[in-house]
Amino acid sequence: MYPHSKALQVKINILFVINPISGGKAKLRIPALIDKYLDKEKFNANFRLTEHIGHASEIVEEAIAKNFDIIVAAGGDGTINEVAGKVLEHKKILGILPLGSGNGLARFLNIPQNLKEAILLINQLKTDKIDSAYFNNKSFFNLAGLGFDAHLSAAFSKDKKRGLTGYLKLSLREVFNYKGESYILNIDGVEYRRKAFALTIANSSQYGNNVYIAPNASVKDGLLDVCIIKPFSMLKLPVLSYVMLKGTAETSDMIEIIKGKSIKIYREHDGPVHVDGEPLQMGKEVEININPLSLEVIVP
Ligand SMILES: Nc1ncnc2c1ncn2[C@@H]1O[C@H](COP(=O)(O)OP(=O)(O)OP(=O)(O)O)[C@@H](O)[C@H]1O
Repeated sequence: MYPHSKALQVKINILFVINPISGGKAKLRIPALIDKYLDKEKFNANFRLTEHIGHASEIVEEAIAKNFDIIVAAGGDGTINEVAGKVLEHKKILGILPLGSGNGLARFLNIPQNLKEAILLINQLKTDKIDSAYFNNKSFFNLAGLGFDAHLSAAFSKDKKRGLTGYLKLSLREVFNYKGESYILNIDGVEYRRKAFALTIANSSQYGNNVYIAPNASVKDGLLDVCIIKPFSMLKLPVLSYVMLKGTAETSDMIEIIKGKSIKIYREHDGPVHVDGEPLQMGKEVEININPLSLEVIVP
């Protein structure tokens, strides 16, 4: 009766926001791969390349005004941070093509690292809600932190070499020069005074590349894992690396993990912080709050 009904099916507008520098790999073949494997019966696809820090947020804001319902972050955790911040604000759906150096959130969510498989996953349109969190007024989705992590994020953003090798080289160079700091933490009303090499606030379990700081963290439990890496002798650096690679931080005496929903951190000086690996400067006082099951994401 309706011979053209298939043609009249409403397609979903989907935008791929591609960060050309994520992961230090060329992205030239990405649009062709998406064109090959994305289900054209379901989607009207469009692509945008980011040109500078903050551009992904601007692109997503424009796309939402033009009725895009799904925005795919094609990049690493920093690109996801910018895209997901806007997706969260406008209650749209986030997709992920893991193309970063570490891909912490994508790995946690079991999104395939293989690009063809990650595109085929989008075709299935299965979604789930995950927690997000605020670090002062900045949203984050994977990890945020102070101390060495923040110092390293700032150094990495200035470094020309992205990708895993660049990250490892830089970490090794910086770790020997970094001194810990003193912090006062208030986690759900309980005060803790700690000296720390790094403070990581974890929504997911890992930094990326299967390096686990909070092995028992979940993006669906309404909790953040406050991970305190205690100051340590450089002779114990191999032990710390082993603990993180094996995912045994919960039982290591080098790391203390306290779960909570509402966290205040006081430090002695203004300085660097990071949200999802993106470096920022903030004051002495930081407030972190969970936003449970707030972000809709395409998942396996
Ligand atoms: N054209 C561009 N030139 C320089 N920087 C850009 C450009 N487009 C985006 N950026 C910035 O690149 C930064 C890093 O991106 P992203 O986190 O996706 O990659 P990554 O750091 O290699 O991966 P991961 O976070 O998974 O380790 C982000 O801060 C983003 O704002």
